[in-house]
Amino acid sequence: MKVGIVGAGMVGSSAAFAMVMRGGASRIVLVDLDEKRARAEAEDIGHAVPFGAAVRVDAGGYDDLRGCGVVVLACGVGQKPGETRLQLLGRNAAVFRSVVGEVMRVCPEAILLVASNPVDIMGQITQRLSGLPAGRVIGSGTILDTARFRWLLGRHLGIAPRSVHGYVLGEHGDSEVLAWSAARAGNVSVGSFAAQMGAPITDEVRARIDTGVRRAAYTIIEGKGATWYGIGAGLARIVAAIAADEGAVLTVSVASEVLGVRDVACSLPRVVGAEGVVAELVPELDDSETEALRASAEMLKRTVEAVGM
Ligand SMILES: NC(=O)C1=CN([C@@H]2O[C@H](COP(=O)(O)OP(=O)(O)OC[C@H]3O[C@@H](n4cnc5c(N)ncnc54)[C@H](O)[C@@H]3O)[C@@H](O)[C@H]2O)C=CC1
Ligand SMILES: CC(=O)C(=O)O
Repeated sequence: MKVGIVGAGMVGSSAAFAMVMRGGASRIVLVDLDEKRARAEAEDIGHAVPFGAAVRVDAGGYDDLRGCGVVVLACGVGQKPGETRLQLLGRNAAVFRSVVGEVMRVCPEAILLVASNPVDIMGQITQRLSGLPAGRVIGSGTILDTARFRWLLGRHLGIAPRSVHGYVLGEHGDSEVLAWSAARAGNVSVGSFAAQMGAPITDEVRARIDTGVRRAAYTIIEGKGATWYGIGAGLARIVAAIAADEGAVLTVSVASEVLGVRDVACSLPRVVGAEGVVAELVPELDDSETEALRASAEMLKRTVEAVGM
């Protein structure tokens, strides 16, 4: 599958690198306002191809995106230290107003995979600008937060993060919801497994993991200016699920009805395959998680309505 990436900055180029290392794409085309940057990234990433999958990596313009099965949108600006994702909305919405039309002109059949922040709202704006059905405009949503949750739980429990089944739902941002009540180690509740291992999930452990997930971007941005490896791997995971028509369950963001909030984009566990998102799972949550998810969806709905697109 040919994959386009608009925005060859840290996120876009990390996604391309991750696709080269894990497979899933047969061609990758990097497009950026800064053409010199796109060419340099394509060349640098191309040098990893002998160690990875058989992929051709090029830089190009919008016309070179013709035939793409997926186009990743990672263009625009990122957070400065202390800034929230929502504060990027005006600047990135302006970028997307020009970019989405260009992408649709050359590849109206592509699935659009949005990474730019605030990703839930940028995904919904992209859906409205493109006129595509909801399931074909996928925001990376909480795929990264879910990875952070699984990683931290895996470290606490002493097991591989891949054996931790836990999800982060709602906004990719400050109002996100860690679904503790449904989290499993293998097929055992994490609370029960943690007790068996002599590493109980105390209030202190729970608060530390919650902060570790919810504040990860702020901490990393404070330390190195931006985050890119985790999301690059997450985007490559979504692309692989589409390319292989996997039917993988991933927490991604598409516009749907969430707990009675209509036409809102936020993350739930959803089934991803060749046609994009084809189904969603209704999570089993306790009362406080349900209320937090509804509040997150309502906040996103108010914000997207205020944009007026
Ligand atoms: N969804 C997620 O989990 C995550 C999302 N992000 C978001 O991804 C976005 C990109 O972040 P970085 O790659 O770190 O930023 P960056 O500044 O390294 O790269 C952005 C690129 O977009 C390009 N660009 C800007 N306007 C453009 C236009 N009109 N057309 C084409 N290219 C254009 C710039 O030239 C630049 O190369 C940010 O909004 C950031 O907040 C970052 C990390 C995680
Ligand atoms: C920047 C961002 O959205 C993240 O690392 O979660």
